[in-house]
Amino acid sequence: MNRTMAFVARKSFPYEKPSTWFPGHMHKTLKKLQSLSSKTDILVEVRDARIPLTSRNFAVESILRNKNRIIVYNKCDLAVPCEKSLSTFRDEMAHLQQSFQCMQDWCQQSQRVTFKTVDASAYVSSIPLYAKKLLKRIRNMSVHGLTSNERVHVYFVGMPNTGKSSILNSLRHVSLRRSKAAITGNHPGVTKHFSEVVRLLDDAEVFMLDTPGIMTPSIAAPEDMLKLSLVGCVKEGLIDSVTLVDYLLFRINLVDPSIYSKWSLPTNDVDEFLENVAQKTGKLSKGGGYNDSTVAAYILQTYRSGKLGRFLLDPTDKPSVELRLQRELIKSQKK
Ligand SMILES: Nc1nc2c(ncn2[C@@H]2O[C@H](COP(=O)(O)OP(=O)(O)OP(=O)(O)O)[C@@H](O)[C@H]2O)c(=O)[nH]1
Repeated sequence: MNRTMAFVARKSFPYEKPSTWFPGHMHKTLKKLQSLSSKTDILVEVRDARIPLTSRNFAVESILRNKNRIIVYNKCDLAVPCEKSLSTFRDEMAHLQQSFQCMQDWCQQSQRVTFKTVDASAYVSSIPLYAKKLLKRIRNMSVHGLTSNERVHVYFVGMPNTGKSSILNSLRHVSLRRSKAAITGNHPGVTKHFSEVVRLLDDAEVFMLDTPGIMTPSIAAPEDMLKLSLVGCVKEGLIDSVTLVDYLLFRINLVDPSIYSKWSLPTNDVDEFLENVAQKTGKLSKGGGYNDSTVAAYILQTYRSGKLGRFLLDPTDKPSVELRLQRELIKSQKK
Protein backbone atom coordinates (compact mmCIF):
# COMPACT_ATOMS: atom_id res chain seq x y z
CA MET A 1 0.00 0.00 0.00
CA ASN A 2 1.46 3.43 -0.88
CA ARG A 3 1.82 6.21 1.66
CA THR A 4 -1.11 8.28 0.35
CA MET A 5 -3.51 5.35 0.72
CA ALA A 6 -2.21 4.38 4.16
CA PHE A 7 -2.45 7.94 5.53
CA VAL A 8 -4.67 8.49 8.58
CA ALA A 9 -5.40 12.08 9.59
CA ARG A 10 -5.24 13.24 13.21
CA LYS A 11 -8.65 13.23 14.87
CA SER A 12 -7.97 16.08 17.28
CA PHE A 13 -5.69 19.08 17.78
CA PRO A 14 -4.99 19.71 21.47
CA TYR A 15 -4.82 23.46 22.14
CA GLU A 16 -5.66 24.89 25.52
CA LYS A 17 -4.60 28.57 25.57
CA PRO A 18 -7.76 30.53 26.37
CA SER A 19 -6.35 33.94 25.33
CA THR A 20 -8.23 36.55 23.32
CA TRP A 21 -7.29 39.86 21.66
CA PHE A 22 -9.31 42.75 22.99
CA PRO A 23 -7.41 46.08 22.84
CA GLY A 24 -8.83 49.37 24.14
CA HIS A 25 -10.44 50.52 20.89
CA MET A 26 -12.58 47.34 20.84
CA HIS A 27 -13.74 48.01 24.39
CA LYS A 28 -14.68 51.58 23.38
CA THR A 29 -16.50 50.34 20.29
CA LEU A 30 -18.52 47.86 22.34
CA LYS A 31 -19.56 50.65 24.72
CA LYS A 32 -20.47 52.98 21.87
CA LEU A 33 -22.57 50.29 20.17
CA GLN A 34 -24.39 49.79 23.47
CA SER A 35 -25.39 53.45 23.48
CA LEU A 36 -27.05 53.33 20.05
CA SER A 37 -30.73 53.67 20.64
CA SER A 38 -32.53 54.69 17.45
CA LYS A 39 -35.23 52.20 16.52
CA THR A 40 -34.75 52.89 12.83
CA ASP A 41 -31.04 52.07 12.71
CA ILE A 42 -29.91 49.00 10.82
CA LEU A 43 -26.94 46.88 11.77
CA VAL A 44 -25.19 44.96 9.04
CA GLU A 45 -23.23 42.31 10.92
CA VAL A 46 -20.36 41.00 8.81
CA ARG A 47 -19.09 37.48 9.50
CA ASP A 48 -16.39 35.46 7.77
CA ALA A 49 -17.96 32.67 5.68
CA ARG A 50 -15.02 30.36 6.49
CA ILE A 51 -15.94 30.52 10.19
CA PRO A 52 -19.68 31.27 10.23
CA LEU A 53 -20.02 30.30 13.90
CA THR A 54 -16.72 31.51 15.30
CA SER A 55 -17.00 34.94 13.66
CA ARG A 56 -20.40 35.38 15.30
CA ASN A 57 -19.64 37.82 18.10
CA PHE A 58 -21.70 36.55 21.03
CA ALA A 59 -20.55 39.54 23.09
CA VAL A 60 -22.56 41.88 20.88
CA GLU A 61 -25.66 39.69 20.66
CA SER A 62 -27.35 41.48 23.55
CA ILE A 63 -26.65 44.82 21.83
CA LEU A 64 -27.95 43.69 18.47
CA ARG A 65 -31.06 41.91 19.63
CA ASN A 66 -33.41 44.89 19.56
CA LYS A 67 -32.09 46.18 16.26
CA ASN A 68 -32.92 45.57 12.64
CA ARG A 69 -30.11 43.28 11.65
CA ILE A 70 -28.80 41.86 8.41
CA ILE A 71 -26.12 39.19 8.69
CA VAL A 72 -23.63 38.98 5.85
CA TYR A 73 -21.38 35.94 5.42
CA ASN A 74 -18.58 37.65 3.51
CA LYS A 75 -15.55 36.13 1.73
CA CYS A 76 -17.61 33.25 0.31
CA ASP A 77 -15.06 33.12 -2.50
CA LEU A 78 -12.55 31.80 0.07
CA ALA A 79 -14.96 29.42 1.78
CA VAL A 80 -16.77 27.59 -0.99
CA PRO A 81 -15.15 26.27 -4.17
CA CYS A 82 -17.87 26.87 -6.78
CA GLU A 83 -21.39 28.13 -7.48
CA LYS A 84 -22.84 24.66 -6.80
CA SER A 85 -21.37 24.53 -3.32
CA LEU A 86 -22.50 28.12 -2.81
CA SER A 87 -26.12 26.95 -2.89
CA THR A 88 -25.27 24.22 -0.33
CA PHE A 89 -23.56 26.90 1.74
CA ARG A 90 -26.70 29.07 1.56
CA ASP A 91 -28.80 26.12 2.79
CA GLU A 92 -26.36 25.52 5.65
CA MET A 93 -26.50 29.17 6.66
CA ALA A 94 -30.31 29.11 6.53
CA HIS A 95 -30.17 26.10 8.83
CA LEU A 96 -27.73 27.92 11.13
CA GLN A 97 -30.11 30.84 11.22
CA GLN A 98 -32.88 28.53 12.41
CA SER A 99 -30.65 27.31 15.24
CA PHE A 100 -29.88 30.90 16.24
CA GLN A 101 -33.60 31.61 16.09
CA CYS A 102 -34.35 28.67 18.41
CA MET A 103 -31.84 30.01 20.89
CA GLN A 104 -33.32 33.49 20.60
CA ASP A 105 -36.81 32.10 21.15
CA TRP A 106 -35.56 30.36 24.26
CA CYS A 107 -33.93 33.59 25.55
CA GLN A 108 -37.08 35.49 24.67
CA GLN A 109 -39.19 33.22 26.87
CA SER A 110 -36.74 32.94 29.73
CA GLN A 111 -35.30 36.46 29.78
CA ARG A 112 -38.21 38.45 28.33
CA VAL A 113 -36.24 40.15 25.57
CA THR A 114 -37.40 40.82 22.04
CA PHE A 115 -35.66 40.15 18.74
CA LYS A 116 -36.33 41.80 15.44
CA THR A 117 -36.26 40.00 12.13
CA VAL A 118 -32.80 38.84 11.16
CA ASP A 119 -31.91 38.40 7.54
CA ALA A 120 -28.79 36.43 6.44
CA SER A 121 -26.97 36.19 3.11
CA ALA A 122 -23.78 34.96 1.45
CA TYR A 123 -21.50 37.71 0.12
CA VAL A 124 -18.33 38.51 -1.83
CA SER A 125 -17.49 42.20 -1.53
CA SER A 126 -15.97 42.54 -5.00
CA ILE A 127 -19.05 41.19 -6.86
CA PRO A 128 -21.59 43.98 -7.65
CA LEU A 129 -24.52 41.54 -7.81
CA TYR A 130 -24.19 40.86 -4.08
CA ALA A 131 -24.01 44.59 -3.36
CA LYS A 132 -27.18 45.17 -5.40
CA LYS A 133 -29.07 42.50 -3.44
CA LEU A 134 -27.87 43.86 -0.10
CA LEU A 135 -28.76 47.38 -1.15
CA LYS A 136 -32.29 46.23 -1.95
CA ARG A 137 -32.61 44.61 1.49
CA ILE A 138 -31.35 47.74 3.24
CA ARG A 139 -33.71 49.90 1.19
CA ASN A 140 -36.71 47.73 2.08
CA MET A 141 -35.80 47.69 5.76
CA SER A 142 -35.15 51.45 5.95
CA VAL A 143 -38.18 52.60 4.01
CA HIS A 144 -40.30 50.35 6.23
CA GLY A 145 -39.03 52.08 9.40
CA LEU A 146 -38.99 55.63 8.05
CA THR A 147 -41.34 58.48 8.76
CA SER A 148 -41.01 61.55 6.44
CA ASN A 149 -37.54 63.07 6.99
CA GLU A 150 -36.32 60.61 9.60
CA ARG A 151 -32.75 59.49 9.09
CA VAL A 152 -31.65 55.88 9.04
CA HIS A 153 -28.11 54.97 9.99
CA VAL A 154 -26.67 51.71 8.73
CA TYR A 155 -23.81 50.50 10.96
CA PHE A 156 -21.32 47.91 9.74
CA VAL A 157 -20.27 45.77 12.68
CA GLY A 158 -18.37 42.52 13.15
CA MET A 159 -15.04 40.94 13.93
CA PRO A 160 -11.82 42.52 12.60
CA ASN A 161 -10.88 42.03 8.94
CA THR A 162 -14.19 40.42 7.94
CA GLY A 163 -14.63 43.01 5.17
CA LYS A 164 -16.91 45.66 6.73
CA SER A 165 -15.20 48.60 5.04
CA SER A 166 -15.05 46.75 1.70
CA ILE A 167 -18.80 46.08 1.83
CA LEU A 168 -19.56 49.70 2.71
CA ASN A 169 -17.47 50.81 -0.28
CA SER A 170 -19.11 48.27 -2.61
CA LEU A 171 -22.62 49.45 -1.60
CA ARG A 172 -21.72 53.08 -2.08
CA HIS A 173 -20.25 52.36 -5.48
CA VAL A 174 -23.31 50.41 -6.66
CA SER A 175 -25.79 52.91 -5.21
CA LEU A 176 -24.15 56.25 -5.97
CA ARG A 177 -21.21 55.42 -8.24
CA ARG A 178 -19.03 57.16 -5.69
CA SER A 179 -15.46 56.15 -4.87
CA LYS A 180 -14.23 54.53 -1.64
CA ALA A 181 -15.36 56.14 1.62
CA ALA A 182 -13.73 53.70 4.06
CA ILE A 183 -10.12 52.58 4.29
CA THR A 184 -9.55 48.85 3.79
CA GLY A 185 -6.47 46.72 4.46
CA ASN A 186 -5.44 43.09 4.54
CA HIS A 187 -4.69 43.02 8.25
CA PRO A 188 -7.05 43.25 11.24
CA GLY A 189 -7.67 46.50 13.13
CA VAL A 190 -7.39 48.94 10.19
CA THR A 191 -10.54 50.82 11.32
CA LYS A 192 -9.96 52.12 14.86
CA HIS A 193 -12.79 54.68 15.20
CA PHE A 194 -16.39 55.08 14.09
CA SER A 195 -16.23 56.57 10.59
CA GLU A 196 -17.81 59.77 9.33
CA VAL A 197 -21.42 59.41 8.25
CA VAL A 198 -21.64 58.78 4.48
CA ARG A 199 -24.72 58.78 2.27
CA LEU A 200 -26.00 55.48 0.89
CA LEU A 201 -29.17 56.41 -1.04
CA ASP A 202 -29.79 59.59 -3.01
CA ASP A 203 -33.59 59.38 -2.76
CA ALA A 204 -33.92 58.65 0.99
CA GLU A 205 -32.19 59.79 4.18
CA VAL A 206 -30.16 56.62 4.56
CA PHE A 207 -26.54 56.95 5.70
CA MET A 208 -23.77 54.50 6.55
CA LEU A 209 -21.11 54.29 9.27
CA ASP A 210 -18.12 51.97 9.48
CA THR A 211 -17.15 50.73 12.95
CA PRO A 212 -13.93 49.13 14.24
CA GLY A 213 -13.84 45.33 14.20
CA ILE A 214 -14.39 43.80 17.63
CA MET A 215 -13.43 40.44 19.04
CA THR A 216 -15.14 38.85 22.02
CA PRO A 217 -13.69 39.86 25.45
CA SER A 218 -13.39 36.13 26.18
CA ILE A 219 -13.54 33.17 23.83
CA ALA A 220 -16.03 30.31 23.75
CA ALA A 221 -13.36 27.65 23.00
CA PRO A 222 -9.52 27.84 22.78
CA GLU A 223 -9.61 26.50 19.20
CA ASP A 224 -11.52 29.66 18.20
CA MET A 225 -8.32 31.68 18.43
CA LEU A 226 -6.63 29.30 15.98
CA LYS A 227 -9.49 29.66 13.51
CA LEU A 228 -9.70 33.43 13.88
CA SER A 229 -5.93 33.73 13.43
CA LEU A 230 -5.92 31.44 10.40
CA VAL A 231 -8.45 33.56 8.53
CA GLY A 232 -6.72 36.79 9.59
CA CYS A 233 -9.17 38.25 12.14
CA VAL A 234 -6.51 38.39 14.84
CA LYS A 235 -3.35 40.47 15.09
CA GLU A 236 -0.39 38.79 13.38
CA GLY A 237 2.10 37.18 15.78
CA LEU A 238 -0.34 36.55 18.63
CA ILE A 239 -0.14 32.85 17.83
CA ASP A 240 3.12 31.43 16.58
CA SER A 241 2.98 30.89 12.79
CA VAL A 242 4.28 27.29 12.96
CA THR A 243 1.46 26.38 15.38
CA LEU A 244 -0.99 27.96 12.94
CA VAL A 245 0.41 25.96 10.02
CA ASP A 246 0.22 22.80 12.15
CA TYR A 247 -3.46 23.56 12.79
CA LEU A 248 -4.05 24.28 9.10
CA LEU A 249 -2.37 20.97 8.20
CA PHE A 250 -4.65 19.21 10.68
CA ARG A 251 -7.73 20.85 9.13
CA ILE A 252 -6.69 20.19 5.52
CA ASN A 253 -5.97 16.55 6.32
CA LEU A 254 -9.54 16.18 7.57
CA VAL A 255 -10.83 17.57 4.26
CA ASP A 256 -8.42 16.20 1.63
CA PRO A 257 -4.60 15.95 1.95
CA SER A 258 -4.25 16.04 -1.85
CA ILE A 259 -4.90 19.82 -1.55
CA TYR A 260 -1.17 20.20 -0.84
CA SER A 261 0.06 17.43 -3.16
CA LYS A 262 2.15 19.92 -5.19
CA TRP A 263 4.31 20.34 -2.08
CA SER A 264 4.22 17.17 -0.05
CA LEU A 265 2.88 13.66 0.45
CA PRO A 266 0.18 13.47 3.15
CA THR A 267 1.67 14.03 6.58
CA ASN A 268 0.64 14.89 10.13
CA ASP A 269 4.13 16.17 10.94
CA VAL A 270 4.40 19.94 10.63
CA ASP A 271 8.23 19.93 10.48
CA GLU A 272 8.22 17.46 7.62
CA PHE A 273 5.53 19.55 5.90
CA LEU A 274 7.51 22.81 6.30
CA GLU A 275 10.67 21.18 4.99
CA ASN A 276 8.85 19.76 1.94
CA VAL A 277 7.28 23.14 1.18
CA ALA A 278 10.67 24.85 1.59
CA GLN A 279 12.21 22.38 -0.82
CA LYS A 280 9.46 22.67 -3.45
CA THR A 281 9.33 26.47 -3.33
CA GLY A 282 13.07 27.13 -3.38
CA LYS A 283 13.26 28.26 0.23
CA LEU A 284 16.03 25.90 1.30
CA SER A 285 19.43 27.44 2.03
CA LYS A 286 22.62 26.07 0.46
CA GLY A 287 23.21 24.03 3.59
CA GLY A 288 19.73 22.46 3.28
CA GLY A 289 18.20 24.42 6.17
CA TYR A 290 15.18 26.70 6.08
CA ASN A 291 13.63 29.48 8.14
CA ASP A 292 10.44 27.95 9.55
CA SER A 293 8.74 31.33 10.15
CA THR A 294 9.33 32.40 6.53
CA VAL A 295 7.97 29.13 5.16
CA ALA A 296 5.03 29.19 7.60
CA ALA A 297 4.18 32.78 6.57
CA TYR A 298 4.22 31.72 2.92
CA ILE A 299 1.85 28.80 3.60
CA LEU A 300 -0.54 31.00 5.60
CA GLN A 301 -0.55 33.63 2.87
CA THR A 302 -1.34 30.94 0.28
CA TYR A 303 -4.25 29.67 2.39
CA ARG A 304 -5.62 33.16 3.07
CA SER A 305 -5.70 33.98 -0.61
CA GLY A 306 -7.85 30.90 -1.29
CA LYS A 307 -5.13 28.91 -3.05
CA LEU A 308 -4.90 26.12 -0.50
CA GLY A 309 -8.38 24.68 -0.42
CA ARG A 310 -11.71 26.39 0.16
CA PHE A 311 -13.58 24.86 3.05
CA LEU A 312 -15.32 25.83 6.29
CA LEU A 313 -13.40 25.64 9.54
CA ASP A 314 -16.61 25.45 11.61
CA PRO A 315 -18.81 22.37 11.68
CA THR A 316 -22.41 23.32 10.78
CA ASP A 317 -24.22 20.10 11.71
CA LYS A 318 -27.01 20.46 14.26
CA PRO A 319 -25.32 18.88 17.35
CA SER A 320 -22.12 20.96 16.84
CA VAL A 321 -24.11 24.16 16.42
CA GLU A 322 -26.17 23.46 19.54
CA LEU A 323 -23.06 22.67 21.57
CA ARG A 324 -21.49 25.89 20.36
CA LEU A 325 -24.53 28.01 21.25
CA GLN A 326 -24.70 26.44 24.71
CA ARG A 327 -21.04 27.33 25.31
CA GLU A 328 -21.63 30.89 24.16
CA LEU A 329 -24.62 31.20 26.44
CA ILE A 330 -22.58 30.02 29.43
CA LYS A 331 -19.75 32.45 28.55
CA SER A 332 -22.07 35.42 28.13
CA GLN A 333 -23.86 34.62 31.43
CA LYS A 334 -20.51 34.48 33.27
CA LYS A 335 -19.70 38.10 32.31
N1 LIG B 1 -11.30 37.29 -0.92
C1 LIG B 1 -12.01 38.27 -0.39
N2 LIG B 1 -11.39 39.26 0.27
C2 LIG B 1 -12.15 40.25 0.82
C3 LIG B 1 -13.56 40.28 0.72
N3 LIG B 1 -14.02 41.37 1.36
C4 LIG B 1 -12.93 42.00 1.84
N4 LIG B 1 -11.79 41.35 1.52
C5 LIG B 1 -10.41 41.68 1.89
O1 LIG B 1 -10.30 41.53 3.30
C6 LIG B 1 -9.41 42.48 3.85
C7 LIG B 1 -10.10 43.22 4.99
O2 LIG B 1 -11.13 44.02 4.46
P1 LIG B 1 -11.66 45.31 5.23
O3 LIG B 1 -12.85 45.79 4.46
O4 LIG B 1 -10.57 46.28 5.50
O5 LIG B 1 -12.13 44.65 6.59
P2 LIG B 1 -12.72 45.33 7.93
O6 LIG B 1 -13.72 44.38 8.48
O7 LIG B 1 -13.21 46.71 7.64
O8 LIG B 1 -11.41 45.36 8.83
P3 LIG B 1 -11.12 46.06 10.28
O9 LIG B 1 -10.77 47.47 10.00
O10 LIG B 1 -9.98 45.26 10.80
O11 LIG B 1 -12.32 45.89 11.14
C8 LIG B 1 -8.99 43.38 2.69
O12 LIG B 1 -7.73 42.93 2.21
C9 LIG B 1 -10.08 43.15 1.64
O13 LIG B 1 -9.61 43.36 0.33
C10 LIG B 1 -14.22 39.20 -0.01
O14 LIG B 1 -15.44 39.11 -0.16
N5 LIG B 1 -13.38 38.24 -0.51
